[in-house]
Amino acid sequence: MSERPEWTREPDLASRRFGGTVMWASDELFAEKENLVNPWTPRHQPETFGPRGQVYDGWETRRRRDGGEDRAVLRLGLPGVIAGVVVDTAYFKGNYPPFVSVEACAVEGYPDAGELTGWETLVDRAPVSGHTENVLAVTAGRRYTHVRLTMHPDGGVARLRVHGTPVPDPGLLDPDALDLAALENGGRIVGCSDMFYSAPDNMLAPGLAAHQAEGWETARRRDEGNDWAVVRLAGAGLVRFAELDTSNLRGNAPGWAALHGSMDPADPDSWFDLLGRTRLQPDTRHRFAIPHSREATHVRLDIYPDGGLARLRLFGLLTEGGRDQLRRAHEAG
Ligand SMILES: NC(=O)NC(NC(N)=O)C(=O)[O-]
Repeated sequence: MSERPEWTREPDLASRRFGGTVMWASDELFAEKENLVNPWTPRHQPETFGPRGQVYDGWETRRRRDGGEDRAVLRLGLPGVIAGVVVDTAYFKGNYPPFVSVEACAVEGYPDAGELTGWETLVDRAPVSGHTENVLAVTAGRRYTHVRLTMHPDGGVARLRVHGTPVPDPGLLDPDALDLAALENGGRIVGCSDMFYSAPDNMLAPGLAAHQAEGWETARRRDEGNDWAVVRLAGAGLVRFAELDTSNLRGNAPGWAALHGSMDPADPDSWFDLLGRTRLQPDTRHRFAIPHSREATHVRLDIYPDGGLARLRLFGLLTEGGRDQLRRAHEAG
C-alpha cells in the first residue's frame, strides 16, 4: 500500500467532531448527505435493504436521467487553509461517481447554502475510483469556510475529508474571556418557558452536544408567543461574544434568537439589548460579537418561535463585583 501524504494527518476541518455540517444536497434519495462528515471510518453491512434500497453509510443520490450532476454544500466546523481532500468512496462499488469536483468559498456570517457566492475550484473534475480513499492534494493558500462537492453525474461518496490548518476569526475571539454561562463556571438556568423534550441547563454543559437530547428542546408552539430561558451568569460580567449553537436541530431549529441582559431580573424595565433578533441556521454553531455590552448578572435568551439550542455560550469578563460573587459562593459552599 502506498504511503499517504503527510497532510492527511492534519485535522479534518469538515468533521462532525468539530461541528462541520452538510447544509444542502441536490438529492439524497438513497443515503443521507449528513453521513459525509461522520467522524468514524465508513461501515457497511451488505444485503441490508430499506424502503429505498441498500443502506449505505455515505451520501448517495439516485441515477440521473437528465444529463445533470449532484452537489452537496458543507460548512466547515473549523474554517481554515485546506491542504487536500479525501473523497472516500468506501463500499460504493457499482455506484460511485466516475468524476468529482471540489470548490470552496470564504463567507462571513451565517448564509444559507443558496446565498453562498465566490466559489473557487480546488479540484477540477478529477477521476475517482470506487471503494477507495481518493487522495487529492489542493494548492490554495487561503482560508475557506464552505466546501462544495460535485459528483459527475451522480452516485455515492462515503466521506469527504477536508484536511488543513484551522484559522479562527480574531474578531470573534478574546483570549481573556470566560464562558460566563457554563455550568462548570457557576452559570445556571433560573427560568424558562418550556422544557417538554429536554432541560435548558443542557445548553450550559461542556463540549459539543452529541445528539438532539443533549441540548434544550421545547414542544412545538401553537400560539403567537416564543420560547425563552434565563441564565444566571457565573457572576456579574460583560458578555463580549455569544455562541448560539443549533447543532442537531435540523427540522426544529429556531428561526431567530435575541439576547437581553439585566442586573435585576425581577424588574421588567431592567433588561437591555445584547443581541437584537438575529436569523439562525439549522445545525450551526453561530458566534456573534456583542460590541456594546453592559454589566449583567442575568441573560435572557429568546428563541422565535420555538425549538431549542444545543449550546449557549456567553464569553466575557467578570467585573470586580462578579469575582467577589464567585469567591463568596465558594466560601459559602
Ligand atoms: N445495490 C445498490 O446499491 N443499488 C443502488 N443503490 C442503493 N442504495 O440501493 C444503485 O442504483 O446505486
